[in-house]
Amino acid sequence: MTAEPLVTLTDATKTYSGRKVLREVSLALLPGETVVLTGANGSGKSTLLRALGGLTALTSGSRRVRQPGERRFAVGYAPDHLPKLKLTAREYLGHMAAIGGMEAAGRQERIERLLARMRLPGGIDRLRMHDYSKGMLQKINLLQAMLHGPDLLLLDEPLGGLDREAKQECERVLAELKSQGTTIVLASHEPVWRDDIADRRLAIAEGRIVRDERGGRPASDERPRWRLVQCELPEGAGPTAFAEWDGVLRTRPEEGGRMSYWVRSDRSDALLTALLAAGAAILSVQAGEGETDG
Ligand SMILES: Nc1ncnc2c1ncn2[C@@H]1O[C@H](COP(=O)(O)OP(=O)(O)OP(=O)(O)O)[C@@H](O)[C@H]1O
Repeated sequence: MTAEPLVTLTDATKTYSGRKVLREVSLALLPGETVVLTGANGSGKSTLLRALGGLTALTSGSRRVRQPGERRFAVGYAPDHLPKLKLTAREYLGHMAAIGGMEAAGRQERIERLLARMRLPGGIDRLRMHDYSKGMLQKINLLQAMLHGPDLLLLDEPLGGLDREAKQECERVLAELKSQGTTIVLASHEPVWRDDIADRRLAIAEGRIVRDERGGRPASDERPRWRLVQCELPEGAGPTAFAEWDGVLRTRPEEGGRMSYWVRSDRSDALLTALLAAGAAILSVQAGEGETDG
């Protein structure tokens, strides 16, 4: 039996100034899995992390989380860099623990334990965060995200700026959190994560998930999702027009020079754009899944 997903995005789309940076992403995170998300600069990794965490409002689509009983669903998020604040690390982590809802009693002890693990140089209390090196800031960034024991831990380029020892320590801490059942998504330019940490590997390009694998196999046995586009082709276009278009699953000529196209959901925007550019009139678009011969 498949576990109920912890977080589910359905057709999640995010638009900035009319430009789609996440395009109809549907993704279900299973509890306890560690997902490595890779993609080029600007492909949408950070936006997808924030969408999973509910940290950005979706333009369309939905996000659903499985509530952990009575407790509030807790998200830990380490952005790709921390602002250089005028606080010491202990002051900052104390604030973050309070914001994360940690009980005052255990706060300081946990902060000290995590600080010791990350092997920060001595005398960190003499410096404020705006004087920290990049690596020191990144360690604090990771600590603030995991401090309150989140259900979902989102890390954006977590190894950026860390030296070799700190990278290994970070991997050890993540392996420990994973063994405790934390669901982790980490965005990284490089798919360098150890296989014993990465259960699932996602690749994103231009706001779409283009690969989703667990143990080297497709992660989802979901039925294929498609859209049925009905249109009137311009004069002179034959019934084979766009039949070979990338993502078109099936075509059917209809009465009166009309055409029906079944196209994979992730390619439907591109097909619509191309049809319009060719002078077609779009009559309707419907969503569906599974076989296209119904
Ligand atoms: N707040 C914002 N306002 C406008 N555009 C944004 C905003 N946030 C992200 N974008 C744009 O969305 C696209 C995706 O950005 P995102 O940061 O998600 O990519 P990324 O894959 O994490 O990139 P990188 O690897 O460079 O960190 C980019 O073109 C970016 O310019």
